[in-house]
Amino acid sequence: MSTTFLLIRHAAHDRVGSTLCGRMPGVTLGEEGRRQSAALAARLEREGIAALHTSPMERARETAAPVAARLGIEARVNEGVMEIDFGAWTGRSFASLDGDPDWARWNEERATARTPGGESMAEAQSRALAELERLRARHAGETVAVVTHGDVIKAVLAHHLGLRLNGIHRFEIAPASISAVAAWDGGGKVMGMNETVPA
Ligand SMILES: O=C(O)[C@@H](CO)OP(=O)(O)O
Repeated sequence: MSTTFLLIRHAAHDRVGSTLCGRMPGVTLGEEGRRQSAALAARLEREGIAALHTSPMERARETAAPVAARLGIEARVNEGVMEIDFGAWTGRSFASLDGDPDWARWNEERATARTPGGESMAEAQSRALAELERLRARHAGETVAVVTHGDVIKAVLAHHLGLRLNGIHRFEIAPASISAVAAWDGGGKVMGMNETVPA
């Protein structure tokens, strides 16, 4: 029996695309993000969601909150789907990272590059997949929504697509988008990617 995971990237905040926020505290949704999370809640109402998990970061918890309220379920904070630990890059602007050879390598060779003092993409991928596997064991035949981060979703999708992590730039995962994976004992498949809901 399979479990359906709806992988939701947190809604927009004012620093999307300009700052590598990572695990820095205090990154909260802007007005657009709040509109997106309300639209997401309405969209997800008809999915029969049995459980809702969210990354501990504020932007994810604020995206999950209206979904939890609308569905009448609890949003469970889950460290396993936490943002990647970007180490010393946390909070840096993308402009300031331009020209850093380690940053270039991170973008070109994601399968093997490391963040300075943080996680590798492969470590983040293993962590997220292990957490989804734990949730799968608890939710056979059910749908579980997980609010998390762009690269975490890309890592999970890359695994199920059989794509090396170097290939994660070949698809987009937008803020407030929904991607779906059906997972079963020993396998899984991607059911949908980057669905956005008009806000
Ligand atoms: O900065 C980004 O592009 C991603 C990386 O995971 O983070 P977030 O989805 O939290 O914006």
